[in-house]
Amino acid sequence: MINRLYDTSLSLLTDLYQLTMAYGYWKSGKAEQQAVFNLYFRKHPFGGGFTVACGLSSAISYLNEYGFSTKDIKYLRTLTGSDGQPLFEEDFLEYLKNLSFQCDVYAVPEGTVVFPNEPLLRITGPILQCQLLETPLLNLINFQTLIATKAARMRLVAPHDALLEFGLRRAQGPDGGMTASRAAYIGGFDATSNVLAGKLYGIPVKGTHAHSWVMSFEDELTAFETYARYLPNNVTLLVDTYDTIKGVKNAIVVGEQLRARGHDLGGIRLDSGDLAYLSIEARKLLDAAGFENTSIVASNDLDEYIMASLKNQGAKINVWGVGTKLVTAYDQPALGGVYKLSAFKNGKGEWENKVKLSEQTIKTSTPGIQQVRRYRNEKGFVADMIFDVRNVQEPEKVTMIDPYDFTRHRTFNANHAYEDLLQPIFSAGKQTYEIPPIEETKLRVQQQLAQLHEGIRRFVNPHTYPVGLEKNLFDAKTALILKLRGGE
Ligand SMILES: Nc1ncnc2c1ncn2[C@@H]1O[C@H](COP(=O)(O)OP(=O)(O)OP(=O)(O)O)[C@@H](O)[C@H]1O
Ligand SMILES: O=P(O)(O)OC[C@H]1O[C@H](OP(=O)(O)OP(=O)(O)O)[C@H](O)[C@@H]1O
Ligand SMILES: O=C(O)c1cccnc1
Repeated sequence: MINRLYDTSLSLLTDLYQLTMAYGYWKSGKAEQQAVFNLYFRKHPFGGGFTVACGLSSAISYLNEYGFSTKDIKYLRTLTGSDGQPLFEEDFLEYLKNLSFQCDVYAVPEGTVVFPNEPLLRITGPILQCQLLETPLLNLINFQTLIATKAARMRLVAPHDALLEFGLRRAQGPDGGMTASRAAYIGGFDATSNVLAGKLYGIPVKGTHAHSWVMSFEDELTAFETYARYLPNNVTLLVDTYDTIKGVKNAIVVGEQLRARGHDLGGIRLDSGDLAYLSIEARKLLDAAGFENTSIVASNDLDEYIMASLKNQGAKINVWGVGTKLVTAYDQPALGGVYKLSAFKNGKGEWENKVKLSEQTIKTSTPGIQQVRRYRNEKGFVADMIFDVRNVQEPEKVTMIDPYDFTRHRTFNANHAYEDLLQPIFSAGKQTYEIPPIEETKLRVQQQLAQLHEGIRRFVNPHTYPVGLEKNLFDAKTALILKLRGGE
């Protein structure tokens, strides 16, 4: 999709500093040295207790097409340093031109619930390649994960209603609109108004009509009648252009005409005013006229909090049209995902663990070649344990430590059921993973959310789901921090 929009390869969709570092790695002979990077976030968005991973499919498409075109190289040749001389020497550009993606990638499947500090994606390969991919991978995964999470929150509020995504007009440009439509669908929406997303992603498309339709006629009734005449099987009438209650009555008149012709009134839409009061009144009028099955759609700057409030007020809304606050993730417009080096092979071919120190414990990265083990019981997910695949205790007795409070331990034994979340996606640059159909991913989100304790799903002061470090990894991390701090 993006390729067609920009008509170019997307390998330059990265920050300049990735390329200058790549050049440095190449000049210093390190370009091909193996590195491990992890993509993770540190804090759930929207003050919530869970996050829904999304964007892997886009990352896979991106990586499959990775490589620098002649035009990319030509452009890079024009970049200059402060002396006006080319930034990159020709041999480096030649190296880039011949570069083919060679990394191993592991990732959690889209639609998985994930928690702070767990790798959503782990990439191993020549450091030059891993480095160049930092920005695009974050770009692809941060946004879609954010929107899928926002959508999942709205689904939690209205588990039995229809959710329509109406955001394209307010989205952050074409790609923001497209990826938001896809992520919203995965997160729990039923359909989108975005027709291109329908075409490209196989998402159901749905819609009503705008105020302009009503305003273009002499009166509202004529507008409704005309719409119903030409689209008798797609009639949801927007009733608030002039007077909502009168609008509902006009919709009922048209509903009766539709019935006389063997059709029905699908719905009415409320787009302003007190949506609780108006939906209750509209429901009464519709029911009294025998239109019990006619839907009441509401739209107007909705978000999960207004939806919850409307539900509490007894609103009779069964279809929610949500745009701006969903596709822009209005109250938190970015997920703070990061991408950090966690291991590097030295000149002798041995892995060395790496951490980034920070004054804030939460920002000190975790070393190693990480995997995430999710323990569950009959009630659902119990805890996640990050471990190093090279050095993990036997499942008979595994101790996990809270990285922020080493006095807090948990022990698991062979009776504990678990699953390792990171799946192989690419092996030596070749895709080994089959992307599931979007419907499967969408279902996965709901199945995963159902495994979470209610307290983790709630919006206000949610519980913190336990995520710990396997003891060997905790010890390795602690030792490395002490060594770096002590200069030993
Ligand atoms: N009963 C309600 N409880 C809580 N929030 C509501 C209720 N009814 C509507 N809202 C929300 O309150 C906001 C009202 O928006 P606004 O002040 O722009 O009024 P409006 O009715 O949309 O007016 P306009 O005619 O300009 O569209 C919207 O976000 C809407 O979803
Ligand atoms: O409110 P959102 O969640 O973004 O949902 C989409 C909105 O887009 C449409 O109107 P538009 O906002 O273009 O015009 P309006 O504000 O005058 O209704 C529609 O009527 C919704 O209100
Ligand atoms: O179909 C609708 O009602 C619709 C579509 C986009 C934005 N607002 C409403």
